[in-house]
Amino acid sequence: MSTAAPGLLASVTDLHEMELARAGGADIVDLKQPAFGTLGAWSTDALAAAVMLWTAWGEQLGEAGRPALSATIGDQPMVPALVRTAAERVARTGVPLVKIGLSASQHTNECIEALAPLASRTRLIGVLFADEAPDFAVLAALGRAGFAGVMIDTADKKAGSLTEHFDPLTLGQFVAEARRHGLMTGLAGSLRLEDIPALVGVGADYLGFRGALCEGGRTGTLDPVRLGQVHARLREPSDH
Ligand SMILES: O=C[C@H](O)COP(=O)(O)O
Repeated sequence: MSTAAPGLLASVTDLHEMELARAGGADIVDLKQPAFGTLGAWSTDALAAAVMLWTAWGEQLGEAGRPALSATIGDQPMVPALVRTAAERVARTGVPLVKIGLSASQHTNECIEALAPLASRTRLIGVLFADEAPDFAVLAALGRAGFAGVMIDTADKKAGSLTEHFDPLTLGQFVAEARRHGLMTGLAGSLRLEDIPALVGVGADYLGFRGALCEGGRTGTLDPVRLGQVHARLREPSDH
């Protein structure tokens, strides 16, 4: 059975990298500051400038010709009021997809519930962390709260890549369970070029990258050549 290629999510740190990611064929341009943490956030002013650029892309290229735009809310403790405030700050700038880290904690479900009112106005993506042994039962809570999607990433970038924490079978179960709850899906976590063939077969909607796209690691600078290699590998025919 052949599988449709997943889209490419590229995390970027500034407007210049945003342009490089668009030109390099990213399907989602993801605003993130890795120097500030796993899901380090852009400042409010920088997010507003990014939304202006993304709006200009829409005028020049049309809705279908521009990538989607997402942004992270920063690494937040699992305190409902703090998570909600951070997510609302990003949503208010007009970023259409807001990515929210959901660490494994006894308060994770309360945080998800606290985001339900925002989820009715803005598309929210919950991010689970493979190195925290997440409970996939959280997928039902995300679906109930009206989230648009879910990603699985790694929190500790020194503790191994996604593929070292989960095998393709487990990731396939994650994708199937997320779909059952109406969620689009993404996989990320120190993914390298050589991880792509096995992950394409998992069937997620997106694969996310930062470190593999950069000169000097994930806090370095986006390299169009590396981006081109990842983009090409994602589109190589697969037969899984
Ligand atoms: O959302 C995707 C991430 O930015 C992935 O970052 P990473 O490839 O450095 O783990």
